[in-house]
Amino acid sequence: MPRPPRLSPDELAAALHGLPLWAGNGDGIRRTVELPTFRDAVAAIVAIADVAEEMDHHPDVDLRYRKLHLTLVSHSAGGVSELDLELARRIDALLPG
Ligand SMILES: C[C@H](O)[C@H](O)[C@H]1CNC2=NC(N)=NC(=O)C2=N1
Repeated sequence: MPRPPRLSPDELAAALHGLPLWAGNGDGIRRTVELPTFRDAVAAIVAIADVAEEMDHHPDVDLRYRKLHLTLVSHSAGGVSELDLELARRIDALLPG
């Protein structure tokens, strides 16, 4: 299946209104979340991995103790695409608000 193209700056700004926990620009969209324990944070990464594998679209993940930093970018599109927005929505459904 063809992968969607990168969003224009205006499209991205509009989309971020619907994703208030995410911020970003053409380089990627980012969310940080703090989990109760280190193990909870690792479990969150595993749950995100299941979604990423199902979508064949993978986040950049940086875990610092209980703080999980996620960056979504479509490497093949050279920017943020509809796939990143979909992955962000699915990650939000998994994580505490
Ligand atoms: C072959 C495979 O579909 C590609 O390598 C996929 C895998 N996951 C990916 N994830 C992300 N975030 N960007 C990509 O360009 C990408 N490419």
